Amino acid sequence: MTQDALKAAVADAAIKEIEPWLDRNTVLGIGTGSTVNLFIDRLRPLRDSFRGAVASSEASAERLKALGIDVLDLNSTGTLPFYIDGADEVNANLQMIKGGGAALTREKIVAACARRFICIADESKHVARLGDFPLPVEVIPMARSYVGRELVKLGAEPVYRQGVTTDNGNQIIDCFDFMIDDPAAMEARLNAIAGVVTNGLFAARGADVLLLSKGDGVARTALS
Ligand SMILES: O=C[C@H](O)[C@H](O)[C@H](O)COP(=O)(O)O
Repeated sequence: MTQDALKAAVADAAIKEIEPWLDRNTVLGIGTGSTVNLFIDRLRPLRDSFRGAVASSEASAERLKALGIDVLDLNSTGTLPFYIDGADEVNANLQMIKGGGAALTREKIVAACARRFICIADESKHVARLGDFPLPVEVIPMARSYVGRELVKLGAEPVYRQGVTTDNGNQIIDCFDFMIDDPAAMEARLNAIAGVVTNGLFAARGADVLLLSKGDGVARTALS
């Protein structure tokens, strides 16, 4: 099976996961990336069965709107029943690295507002230990060099992601060769550096459900 076929299969599985719970008041939290794009596309036939969505990026908002799905302001919605998003890496505890598409901060905000985070991924994203994928850190532009020096002290090799500005007007540093033994502690440690907006570790609050697409089907793991 190709990676695209695996992504399509997990997008189908995510629709099956949420469809029974949709009603006219439901507002979905929607992530960002190629896997979620396939999920968004599959929402089109259901668009009259739920109220709308909160998007974690301008790109996802545009895709939702193009399908006729209302995009709502998170400040007007309160708690969301579901947040559906992909991952760059996910471990057995459903902790993740995210932000390969630079959407990490809004993703973390929308995820924080959701009762249930459903991570949708293909098997290439499943890892024993987080950190092979370079960990993204969103920084206030004037703090970029300072944050880079602090990341070196923590053992990372920071690389400025040139030409990328986040939806929040900030910049991204990717941390290569990073040993992440305790993801929740590292998430907190990085967020404590002045000038860091957030980092791509979703560890203190990981996913609640992982739908993992494999050659022989989609495996479901639920922590709650
Ligand atoms: O900023 C991007 C997000 O964290 C994505 O969820 C992540 O990069 C996975 O994207 P994809 O489904 O394209 O692999």
